Amino acid sequence: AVLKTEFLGQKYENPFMNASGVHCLTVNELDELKRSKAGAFITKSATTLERAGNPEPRYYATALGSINSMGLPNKGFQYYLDYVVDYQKNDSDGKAPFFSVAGMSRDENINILKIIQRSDFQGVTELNLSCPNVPGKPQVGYDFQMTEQILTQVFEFFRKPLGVKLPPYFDFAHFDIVANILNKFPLAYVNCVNSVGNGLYVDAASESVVIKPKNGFGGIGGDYIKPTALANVRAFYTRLNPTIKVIGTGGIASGQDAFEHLLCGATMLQVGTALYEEGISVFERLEKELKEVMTQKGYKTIEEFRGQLRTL
Ligand SMILES: C=Cc1c(C(=O)O)[nH]c(=O)[nH]c1=O
Repeated sequence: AVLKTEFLGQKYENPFMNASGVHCLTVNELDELKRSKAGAFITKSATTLERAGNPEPRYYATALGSINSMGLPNKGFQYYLDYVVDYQKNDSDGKAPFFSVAGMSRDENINILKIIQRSDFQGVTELNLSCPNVPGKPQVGYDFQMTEQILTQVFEFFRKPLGVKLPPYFDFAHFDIVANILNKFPLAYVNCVNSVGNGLYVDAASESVVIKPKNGFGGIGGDYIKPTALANVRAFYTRLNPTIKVIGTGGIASGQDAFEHLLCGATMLQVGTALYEEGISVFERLEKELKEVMTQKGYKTIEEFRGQLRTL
């Protein structure tokens, strides 16, 4: 079995990459991703200026996943733009780096995207419409009008490959409304899903929350969210123009989880909690396990089963 994946005209050894925010804050972490078995990588969502993020503790892992309220800590977008432009000049061997943008306002997003459009960056840009953890900043993806307004403004000038990172939706009406909006734009892809926003993990022993920001409310990741992630991958895969690809994110901790996302229609696969907990070696394990699942089922390539989820 081979995991070769083509995405936006680029060939990747395998579909695995990090989820933005995990193992991608610093040059050192990005270099580790670059050298790892991951097929591609994405930078931490960036704002114009450097941000310290929320007070700690702001991440906590459990047997079933994680809760985080990092608060968009990042080195500022120029730091990451310098990295990816240097990478594509010197290292990339064709692997297009992904660049994540999460401005604190519509104007900030537009300004950053205008600079990216004018820059030498030739990779893929991911507009994060779903950060749940900046106090006072609602998840844009849940404001359908705002989402349409931002994309209308962006596509007036942005001509490079652009995807959007979406929050999870939980209602067929919302799948339909959002898909109808997204189908109006020349998007390269949608990334489903960001963490399930504003969950609450309670530690019964200490009778306390486990993270400091927002009285313990934070984005949920890991095993907890795989059914929601798969539902969103499938809902958008079946509703969007086939030219708009789907990246699957949420609950990928094994080759089987990866297989399920691919079966629902995903092309690239992003790994968050499992990467945070296991470290960079998770990519080697996931590749081995996905190949095993495919071999057991008699599949040689991912194309043979991508999107072929059966119904009863
Ligand atoms: C970019 C901010 C995000 C954050 C964060 O920096 O708190 N956490 C998430 O789970 N998803 C995000 O999109």
